[in-house]
Amino acid sequence: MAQSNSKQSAKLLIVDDDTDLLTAARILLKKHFSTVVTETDPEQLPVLLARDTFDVILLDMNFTLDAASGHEGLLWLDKVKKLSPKTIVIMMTAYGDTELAIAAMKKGATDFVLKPWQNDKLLATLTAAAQLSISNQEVSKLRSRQKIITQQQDKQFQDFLGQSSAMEKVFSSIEKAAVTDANVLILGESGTGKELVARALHRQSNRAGQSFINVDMGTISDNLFESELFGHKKGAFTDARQDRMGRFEAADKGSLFLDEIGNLPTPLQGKLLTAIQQKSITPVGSNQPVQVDIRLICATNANLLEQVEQQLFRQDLLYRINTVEINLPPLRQREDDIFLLAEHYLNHYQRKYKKTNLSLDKETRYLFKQYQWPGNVRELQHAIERAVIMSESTHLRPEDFPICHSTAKNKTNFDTFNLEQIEISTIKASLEHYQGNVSHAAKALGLTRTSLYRRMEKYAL
Ligand SMILES: Nc1ncnc2c1ncn2[C@@H]1O[C@H](COP(=O)(O)OP(=O)(O)OP(=O)(O)O)[C@@H](O)[C@H]1O
Repeated sequence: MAQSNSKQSAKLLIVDDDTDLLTAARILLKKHFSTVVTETDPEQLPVLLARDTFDVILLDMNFTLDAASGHEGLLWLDKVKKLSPKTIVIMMTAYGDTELAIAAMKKGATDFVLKPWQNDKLLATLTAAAQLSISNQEVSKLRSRQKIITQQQDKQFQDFLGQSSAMEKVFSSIEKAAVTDANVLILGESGTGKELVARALHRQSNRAGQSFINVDMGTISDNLFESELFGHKKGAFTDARQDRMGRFEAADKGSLFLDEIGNLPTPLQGKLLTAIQQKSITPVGSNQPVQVDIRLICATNANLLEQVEQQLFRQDLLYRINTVEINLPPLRQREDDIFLLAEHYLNHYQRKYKKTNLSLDKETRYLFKQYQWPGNVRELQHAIERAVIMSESTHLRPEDFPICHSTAKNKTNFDTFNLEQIEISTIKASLEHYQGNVSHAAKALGLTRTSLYRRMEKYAL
């Protein structure tokens, strides 16, 4: 091996009772690694490991006590793995006993070298070991960073509020279902909190320490579904420039949340069913199935039974995903929650926008009870945020909530109990209010632009 000018930044410890060997090793290795420590007495290992963290330990198998059996080396290997599980251990043996080397690898050694060693071989083995140690450290750093990010992300989902009897039922279903591995189907209109239920199920499950992977099926284009869910191999299709892991594999050991499951195209429904039944997936362009262990949570605002009748959704798939069903009622049917949530968001946005003493006026309260909230909690949240920003008074008046207000004034919504009519008039009112600006109207209604467009198309608005 050519000698490099820059030393690899790694801490090596060499333990052997032969002082000549230690001197030779130190002279050779100091040119290549930033720190090289040598020790003749293995009894010192606990002290050295308590004081320092080594990337690699080069450990002799045969200390004088029991020179040829290698057992003493195995005992010290055990000790090192207990005291410093992440340190890479390379064993040295003068006897070339492969069985012993295999026993050492089984006990956690990464590799072994034969004595007397060839300098090139020893350097290659130790360089690979040091690199392995560094990448292991990077992986564990990334894992802890990921854990922190997930915890922070999760925080915003932990305020899952409700005092209505309907929500109490939901909380109790979550508690019962979470600890099982049963597949859960969450039903409810847009903005009712389906994602919050999915996250709560994961948080309260035995998989809580693993990943929660969220796939919004409403935003994936038809030709990308399969690769998105199952991954693909390089070259599987024109844009597949490298192997890509799908969401199923990313969720391995954790929970996979498929939002808007009703949007899954029929041919893929069969593939999803197979994946659930066989607990394995096959990436696009591969013929090697990959085992996956996931807890499946699905959600939809569509009527899947109707879709089954119209042969748009496979009945066998529905029965697979709905072992437990959780129904989230719309906000208009949870009067008790409207004010709880309104106060919650009022406090939240007052803090955010540095305002104080804001409250809902009596008429506004009346309006909130009458209004149908087609965009549910998301709509209420946006309405309050907007009012907190725009209002010039501390008493928030109906005029501070233009959509609810203009819908009420048009009287269109209260003349009917037909939900479609209510939805149509609310959409019309918001589009009118924002002079046809779909993005603004969608935000105010608590819908995505795509779902607003879908509704406009449906009602020919
Ligand atoms: N009970 C609740 N307590 C607190 N916040 C809630 C509650 N329900 C919904 N929200 C908030 O409302 C917004 C919409 O919730 P979420 O995304 O879970 O709804 P969804 O039913 O999944 O909507 P969609 O069908 O459009 O995906 C989020 O900001 C969420 O934090």
